[in-house]
This record gives sequence, structure tokens and C-alpha cells, in this order.
Amino acid sequence: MLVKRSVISGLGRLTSHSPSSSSSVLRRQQFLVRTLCGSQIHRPTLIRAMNSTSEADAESVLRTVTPSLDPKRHKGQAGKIAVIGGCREYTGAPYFAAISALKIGADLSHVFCTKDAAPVIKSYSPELIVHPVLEESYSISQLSEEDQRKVQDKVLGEVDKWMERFDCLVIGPGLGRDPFLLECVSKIMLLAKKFNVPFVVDGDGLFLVTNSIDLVHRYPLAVLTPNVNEYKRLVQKVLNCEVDEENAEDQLRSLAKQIGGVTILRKGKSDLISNGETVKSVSIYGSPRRCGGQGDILSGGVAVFLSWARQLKSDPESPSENPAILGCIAASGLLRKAASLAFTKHKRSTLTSDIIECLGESLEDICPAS
Ligand SMILES: NC(=O)C1=CN([C@@H]2O[C@H](COP(=O)(O)OP(=O)(O)OC[C@H]3O[C@@H](n4cnc5c(N)ncnc54)[C@H](OP(=O)(O)O)[C@@H]3O)[C@@H](O)[C@H]2O)[C@@H](O)CC1
Ligand SMILES: Nc1ncnc2c1ncn2[C@@H]1O[C@H](COP(=O)(O)OP(=O)(O)OP(=O)(O)O)[C@@H](O)[C@H]1O
Ligand SMILES: [Mg+2]
Repeated sequence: MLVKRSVISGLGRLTSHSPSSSSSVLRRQQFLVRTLCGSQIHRPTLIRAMNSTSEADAESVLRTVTPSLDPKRHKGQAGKIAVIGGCREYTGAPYFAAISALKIGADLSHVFCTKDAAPVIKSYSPELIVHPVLEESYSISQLSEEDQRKVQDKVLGEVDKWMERFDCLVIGPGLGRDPFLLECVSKIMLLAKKFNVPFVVDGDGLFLVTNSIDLVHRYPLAVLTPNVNEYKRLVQKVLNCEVDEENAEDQLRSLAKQIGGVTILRKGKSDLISNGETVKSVSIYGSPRRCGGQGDILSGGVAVFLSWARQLKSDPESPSENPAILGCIAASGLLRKAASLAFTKHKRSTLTSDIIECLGESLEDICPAS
């Protein structure tokens, strides 16, 4: 059994680690041992339990996937994230996703956006690396078809030279729905798949994917994070029916299965997560404020935690260790904790930026830096 083997071989490695990395290895081992043995569950029973919906222990998952701050690590090893989004209308959403990734602990956060959006996003924060490369129809409509294709190739070239370096992309926050731009983004998704780079699809990225399911079908490194509207459109398109609240878990499982085992995080009062096999929920108390932008924090968070979970030496086939599922559980748990903390401070005036300010304190409470 791969999990047990990784626990055992991990024990052997313990002596050669620094104190900080030893404690992180130990934390992961304790998590795996608890999962497998702590509750005296036999493996078949565990698998059955994984097949039914259960509330995830988000704090345990956060402790497991968050790496220790090891002085031997260099810049980039804690994660390089890129957000593909940001257009004339929306500059907040890509900023929220990208800055949340940094605040949670990623080392580098890039944004690939349109030329109009770039100076605005740069002005929000000097921490972000902003690439003004995407084009919308209005800026190319005068060009011949051939020149339009050249523009598209140039956009792809700009993204291509960075792609291999990214640990995860977030595709869609504030992207807009311009047809030329969305065509370029569909090619960016193909590029990510070619390099096996995971991606989180959110916002207008979901509008694109819902209309072209093949873009994500059978790509196990794709995570979709639909809100109520986005989920409804996905269900209608893929399952050809309406959302069934009575059988929410089964419907989510069918949807993820039908899209070839992608991971879906359905946002709502409880966040529901499935990859077509298991269904997990995260329902810990968050905040009653529903201000825009909270989903963007979540998408940036999923990207970071998924990247970290992929660094764990474990069995990706096991539902309890699947990096996409662990990433979703961790991000949902942390966002809810930060939202709750921000609400105690700001009450009705709580905004997305207040929640972002609480990410660090909330994670520190669960995984102290030292
Ligand atoms: N501060 C910011 O910058 C923030 C920016 N944000 C960004 O906003 C974008 C949309 O995300 P959202 O969450 O408003 O989408 P959602 O709930 O499906 O739609 C609600 C209703 O609006 C409509 N509709 C939407 N877009 C449309 C379009 N382009 N053109 C026409 N109709 C459109 C939609 O209609 P429908 O598609 O159902 O016909 C539905 O009725 C996305 O990029 C997100 O990241 C948010 O993250 C918040 C913070
Ligand atoms: N009714 C609710 N009760 C508690 N928490 C909720 C509720 N609805 C959503 N959330 C939380 O807010 C987070 C964002 O979900 P939401 O549905 O607002 O996304 P969104 O519409 O995509 O946001 P954005 O405005 O960023 O696009 C989810 O992770 C979820 O934890
Ligand atoms: Mg959204």
C-alpha cells in the first residue's frame, strides 16, 4: 500500500532532515497515520467512507500541506502562481486572486491581463509581476485575418516562455467574455496541458469551459470553482438537467465524473468538493457578508495549496491524498476562517480586502511559522 510505504520510508528519512523540515515531515506522517490507523478503520471501510460525503477536517489538511519555512529553500520553491485575467471592466478580481496567493505563502505571483488592465493592477501592488499581453476584439478588429492570427501567436508566445516555470495557473478571474480574448485563453489552456501545469478555472474561465468542455475533459490537474450561477450553467450544459439540491452530492459527483474526473469545488453555504469519486464538504463557519471577490481569494488559495499538496510524496490515486482535493479543502477552510475573523473586526463593512488582510493571521493560528 503506497501510503503506508511513504509513511515508512518517510520515517527512515527523518534523521537526515533539518529540525524544521523534520517537523513538517512528522506532521504529514502523523496525518497519514491518523487517517489510516488512528481511528482503527480498516482500508476497505476507509475507502467506503471516502465514497460517501463527509465533512473534511480542513485544519488537519492545512497543517499537512503547508510547508515549513525551511532556510534551505530558495525563492520559487514555495510556489510560482500565474493568474490569467483582468480586462477593461475587471481589475479587482485578478488582483484579489494573485495577492491572496502571495499572502498565503507563494513566492511569486504573476498576472497576464489586457494592456488596459495592466497599469491599474500594477498600481494596486508592486508585489505582483504583471504582463500586459492579452488583446480584446476592439484592438484587433481593424486587422486582416492573417494579422489577427499573428497577434494571437504573439500572445501565446508571451505566455509560452513562462509556462514551464509555473506551479499552477488561475484562469478566469476578471477575464471578461470577449470572443478574441477567450480564443487565446483556450489556447493557453492547451499549452498548460502540454506542460502538465495544473490550473484552477474560475469566473469567466468557467464561461469559456462550459461552452467548450473538451478544454478540461479528462485533465486530472484541472480544478473548477463555480459559484451558484456558474454551477447552474455547468449542470445544464453537461448533465442536461437542472440543479438538484436534494441530491447535491450525487449530482456533483456525476458532473465531475462526466467531465472525466476533473475536481469541482461547488461554492455555497457549504463548499462541496468532488473529483467524480469522493465528495467532501467544508462547512466551518465563515461570514454572513457576501461581498464580491471572495471567490477570487479562494481561487488563488486553491492554486497555492494544490501546488504544495503536489510536493507531498503521497499517492495521488488515493482520495484522501489527491492534491487537487487537498488544495480545495485547505483553501476553503482558510478562506472561511479568515472571513470569520474579518467579520468580527469589521462587521457589516467587511470587504474582500479585509479578508485578505486576515489570511496570514488565520493560517498562523493553524500552522505557526516557527
Ligand atoms: N472587483 C472585481 O473586479 C470583481 C470581478 N469579478 C469578476 O466578474 C466577472 C463575472 O463574475 P460574476 O461572479 O459576477 O459572475 P456570475 O455570478 O456568473 O454573473 C452574475 C450575473 O452577471 C451576468 N454576467 C456576468 N458577466 C457577464 C458578462 N461579461 N457579460 C454579460 N453578462 C454577464 C451573468 O449572466 P449569465 O451569464 O448568467 O447570462 C449573471 O446573471 C468574473 O470575471 C469575475 O471574476 C468578481 O470576481 C467579483 C469581483
Ligand atoms: N451562503 C454562504 N454562506 C457561507 N459562505 C458562503 C456562502 N456562499 C458562498 N460562501 C463562501 O464564499 C466563498 C466565495 O463564494 P461565492 O459564491 O461568493 O463566489 P463567487 O461568486 O465566485 O465570488 P466572486 O465575487 O469572487 O466572483 C466560498 O468559498 C464560500 O466559502
Ligand atoms: Mg467568481
